[in-house]
Amino acid sequence: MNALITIENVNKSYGQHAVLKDINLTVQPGQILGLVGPNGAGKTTCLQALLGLSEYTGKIEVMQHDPSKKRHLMLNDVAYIADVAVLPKWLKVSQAIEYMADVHPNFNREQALTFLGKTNIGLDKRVKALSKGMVTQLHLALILAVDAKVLILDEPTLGLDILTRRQFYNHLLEDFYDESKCIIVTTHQIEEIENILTDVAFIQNGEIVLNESVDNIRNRFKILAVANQQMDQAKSLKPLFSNSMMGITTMLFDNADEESLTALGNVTSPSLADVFVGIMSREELA
Ligand SMILES: Nc1ncnc2c1ncn2[C@@H]1O[C@H](COP(=O)(O)OP(=O)(O)OP(=O)(O)O)[C@@H](O)[C@H]1O
Repeated sequence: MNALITIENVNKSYGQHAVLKDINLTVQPGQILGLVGPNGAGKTTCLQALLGLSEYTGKIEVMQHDPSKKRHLMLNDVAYIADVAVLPKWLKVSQAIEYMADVHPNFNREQALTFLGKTNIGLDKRVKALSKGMVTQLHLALILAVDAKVLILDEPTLGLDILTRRQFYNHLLEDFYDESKCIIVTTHQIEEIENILTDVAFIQNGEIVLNESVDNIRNRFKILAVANQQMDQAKSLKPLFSNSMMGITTMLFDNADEESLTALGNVTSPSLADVFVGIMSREELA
């Protein structure tokens, strides 16, 4: 099966500042990859390189096209939402839909109208009369109605309330996604997308520090709640991260022997947010 996205040895610097360091990622049809990292880690820069919007060294292919040279061809099959949704203030919602129908061969007007029908956004409203969250919803309705093989979402739910965020991810799975497509999504609210992701790449200071399927992560990482008297033994198993709160210490382990852990306390599977915090904080323990 051909990957829809291939990123090989991609580097990018702003002056002396290396912001992408030897990035390697592939995304296959059916994958929903969460690109997760702290502020300034390089997520947007990476997505911009993918979209041919920023220069880089190394190799990127999106649907077999080099985005830095064949951007126009690539964009037939790619839809994306930037973290700053900009739509002209004077535009009416109905005009935005007609515009998309005119410029994008794969735009499905009915789908956009159905999505908007679930919101409070009237077709005769101008963008300037919409709230920030409503502008984001309009933007999402327009982009998700494009039948694209590759969908790139940079903080798509920024500024949306929790009900609308849930509605967006449901819409994404029910009306957009199928096994022939792939999605890359960045968000700081990892707990909200944990259940829809198939894969995760954690990025820290421009480097991919973990790239795994969500299933593998669930097998690989464990949380141990450890009693005080077992603490030294637990520490000798080299946890990635340890946290004490109200007399209970929890430790995150990577690839530790489950039997040894079970002998020391209660073992559970961590959430992606737990693994993220553990991996991002591991240098502090070293
Ligand atoms: N045009 C630019 N000129 C110089 N440095 C830049 C530029 N754009 C981004 N950077 C730097 O590149 C690094 C990565 O930025 P980027 O926007 O990719 O991070 P991010 O992971 O998307 O962060 P956030 O979660 O805060 O949106 C940061 O250190 C940022 O300061």
